[in-house]
Amino acid sequence: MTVLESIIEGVREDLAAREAELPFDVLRERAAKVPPALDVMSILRSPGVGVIAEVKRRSPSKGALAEIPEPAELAAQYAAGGARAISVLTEQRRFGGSLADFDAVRAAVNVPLLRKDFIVSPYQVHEARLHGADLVLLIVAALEQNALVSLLDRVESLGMTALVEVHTAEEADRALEAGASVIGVNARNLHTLEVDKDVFGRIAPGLPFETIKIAESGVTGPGDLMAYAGAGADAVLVGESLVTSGDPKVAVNKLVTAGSHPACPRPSR
Ligand SMILES: O=C(O)c1ccccc1NCC(=O)[C@H](O)[C@H](O)COP(=O)(O)O
Repeated sequence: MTVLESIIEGVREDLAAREAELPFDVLRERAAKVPPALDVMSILRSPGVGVIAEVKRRSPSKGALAEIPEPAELAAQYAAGGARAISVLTEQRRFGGSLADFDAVRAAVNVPLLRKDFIVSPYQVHEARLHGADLVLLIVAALEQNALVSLLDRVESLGMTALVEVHTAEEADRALEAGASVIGVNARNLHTLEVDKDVFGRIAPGLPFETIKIAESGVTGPGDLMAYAGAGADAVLVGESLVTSGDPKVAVNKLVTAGSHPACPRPSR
């Protein structure tokens, strides 16, 4: 079993427990009453290369990264540093995240929020909306094509935006066939955990011009952001280097400053 398969096995078990507590029809009714999601596409298209800052306690590849006793405070620092959006890991077993973290962050900031999890069921999409998500991650490697298409439709029908994650050219083709408007190219192979920062540069140039392109993983500073920008990134998604920086506001702001510098390459739309 690969790392991804083992994560998903745990996700399905936890999901079954939540469904037993809160039936799907009740969840859907409640989610329908939540204020609408933000217009993430416009926000991601704004000038400069954006930074999506992640609330990440630990990971299968690195183990414990940061305690993060107050995710709301971390998110407020990210927003003050100029993060264009915030990603909150809600998977508990391997990443130490939770929907409680998501709620705390939602209450603290007004920037778009990404529910970063291993989404395999419509239940999790409505759950994301109930908790105020604007963006939902869909990982192509974790989904059959029919499931990808139907989850993407579900995300959009609830007024949210899907960030569709790929790691290979074949997965990118599947994402486009499914109708993805925002594609994240993850430098991390979720089966082996190997990080290859050149993957973005191999895949992004083949994506349509109008597709929003996000470079995920491995950003350690402005140099990485500039390299991803040169290969066509509209935004970078950063976790580890921010949560371990000691000053997340300053760390985000250094990236944001690099991403808005006139010398930073960016596709004009
Ligand atoms: O981070 C991991 O080890 C990991 C392992 C298995 C599946 C997903 C994993 N990470 C999710 C992410 O994609 C990253 O949290 C995100 O791109 C930020 O990456 P980084 O800046 O390298 O922390």
